[in-house]
Amino acid sequence: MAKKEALTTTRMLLVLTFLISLFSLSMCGNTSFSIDYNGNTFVLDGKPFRAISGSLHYSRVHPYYWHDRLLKMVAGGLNTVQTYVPWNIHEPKEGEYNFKGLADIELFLQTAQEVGIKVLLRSGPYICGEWEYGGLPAWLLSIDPNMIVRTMDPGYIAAVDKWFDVLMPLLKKYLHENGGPILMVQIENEYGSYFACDFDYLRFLYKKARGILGETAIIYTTDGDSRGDVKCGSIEACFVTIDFGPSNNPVANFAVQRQFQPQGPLMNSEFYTGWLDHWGNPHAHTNLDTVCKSLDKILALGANVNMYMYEGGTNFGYWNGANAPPYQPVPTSYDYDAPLNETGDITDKYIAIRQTISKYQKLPEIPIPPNTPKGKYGTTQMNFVSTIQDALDVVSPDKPVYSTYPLTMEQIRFYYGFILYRTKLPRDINQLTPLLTKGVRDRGYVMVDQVPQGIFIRDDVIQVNITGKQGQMLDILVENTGRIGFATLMNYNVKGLTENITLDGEILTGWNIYPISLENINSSIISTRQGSGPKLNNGLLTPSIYMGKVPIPTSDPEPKDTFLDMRPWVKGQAFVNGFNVGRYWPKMGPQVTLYVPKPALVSPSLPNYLVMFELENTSCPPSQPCNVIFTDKPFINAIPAGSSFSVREIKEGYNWNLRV
Ligand SMILES: CCCCNC(=S)N1C[C@H](O)[C@@H](O)[C@@H](O)[C@H]1CO
Repeated sequence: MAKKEALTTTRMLLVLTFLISLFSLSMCGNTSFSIDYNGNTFVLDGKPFRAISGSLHYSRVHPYYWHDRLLKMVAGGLNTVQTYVPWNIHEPKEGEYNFKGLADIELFLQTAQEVGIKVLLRSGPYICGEWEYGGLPAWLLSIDPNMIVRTMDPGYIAAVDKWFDVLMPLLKKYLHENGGPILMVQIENEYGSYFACDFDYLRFLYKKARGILGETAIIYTTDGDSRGDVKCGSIEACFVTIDFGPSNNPVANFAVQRQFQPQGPLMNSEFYTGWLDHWGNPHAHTNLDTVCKSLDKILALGANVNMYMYEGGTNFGYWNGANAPPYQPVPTSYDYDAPLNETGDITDKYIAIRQTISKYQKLPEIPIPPNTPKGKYGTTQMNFVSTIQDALDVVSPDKPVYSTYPLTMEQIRFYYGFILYRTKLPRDINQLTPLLTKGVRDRGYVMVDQVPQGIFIRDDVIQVNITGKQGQMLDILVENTGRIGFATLMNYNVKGLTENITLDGEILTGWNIYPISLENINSSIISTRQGSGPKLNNGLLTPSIYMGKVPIPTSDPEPKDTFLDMRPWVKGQAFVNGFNVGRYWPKMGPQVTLYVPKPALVSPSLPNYLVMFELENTSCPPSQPCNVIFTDKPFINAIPAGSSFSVREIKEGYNWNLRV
């Protein structure tokens, strides 16, 4: 309760501060942000302004830490933060809006105002960013699974029109000219990299935004630094910016911007300080000197620059996106090898970039805020609670959807995480017999009467051989591991079973479909289970729910950030006190530990529950699953050993499947 009251008080103080600043600024009436095309500079309240900015996505950092991170950005020499608006976190179901917690954009803007950092607001509707479906809400696919998003497709544009009617009036309140921190608003994102090149769509977005934001707000676009990209990504009415990573000759990069923006400030909207990860690939790394040398050249040109990312943060819950082809989901950690690491700690790159900036901009005389303390809480004994089937009354309390043939997630209007498809075996299968489908999006765990048979894998494994008796339950638990958020394959994003399942060539019919809401699991489930325990077959355990407690010493005054190291568990989803900390897959790598932010934990005098939904194997006897560890250091750069999907240890010398 105390924390909630503290947040409310903070929130009230922030609103009060914002209103006072609004009043005082409106009294003097000289708040303006504009472009001086002759002087090739931005102008803030009558003075030349050069944005030295960093990307931080509010939906990837717990709101408890927004103030800390924004203050670190100011201390790092930045005057601006750039952030994306993920439409899907704000409108998870059509017409239902969410502006709380990770989606509390107003609190974020008020915090920026209070810290004194300006905002470059990237309004979407599409944002890319390795975020689920590039920020688009999955319910668009319930309207029309064949919808071509990011075009004047009627279903898409009607939804965008309604969303902008909600978002743009909110943004208007926070424009600098109205006393807020927002300097300018970006529409769409790298549209020129998309195949459609639909100028009517860009004009629609511009007209919609202009109509609500007013005549003076600066509306801009961002595209890759090639003529082809900017040609299809920009329109006359918008200020054109480009993005490029470390480069030896930024003059050449900016020459592309000049082809479309002959006058006005030079601006690199995404200067890559690092890069994204995919499960199964090594953690990205960009050399610190390379970043600083290139940043130095950009600043020496007097250009505006936004560092992407300045802090990457975390894809909590099911919010990670994916790229394709081939289909590659991104991990829970969005560390990005950024100046502030995933948990907001200062890195050598932060110090070096700050030093580079100091050559061009006086650093503020404020101390660099300290890193947050980390809890090394040690071992937690995990206890089996229930197989997913024996917990359906909790995780899927409504009647299943019945259908002759399998339906997609979008067809039953359930969009994220897991869905279970169940039918009965039509006859005895005494020999291993092929179960076939190419329509699993993205991983399908096959069981007969809860006995694991194998795993369908999108674009990889389309056959699982099974045995069983007539009438036994054939279950396929499908995991949506994240929708593609970039390029043409964005239009191949329906999830669940998208095609029929055949058994020895015969189409199986008569399916009961269960949407799975793991968020429904709480400590009360422990006492209500009679389940018979998971079954072990082919090295796989029945996907099951396990529970343990975060062993924070009751003597500790309060909890700390910590990292869950669940090795040698294989793959699943973790929740702390109901907070979905994200997907884990240490066997795949490069991410091994999961970041558990302090605000997900409660006072050590109360139990802190860890719930794990393990899909493959706890690597210990089913009756006594392996324990897990809460450590004080992240481990997100294990080197996967390629197609063997196992992880070789590096640095820490920690063997992934042995307990130290
Ligand atoms: C592998 C394809 C990556 C596509 N994304 C690209 S080019 N990027 C540009 C994009 O604007 C940004 O949101 C991020 O998605 C960034 C990569 O981190």
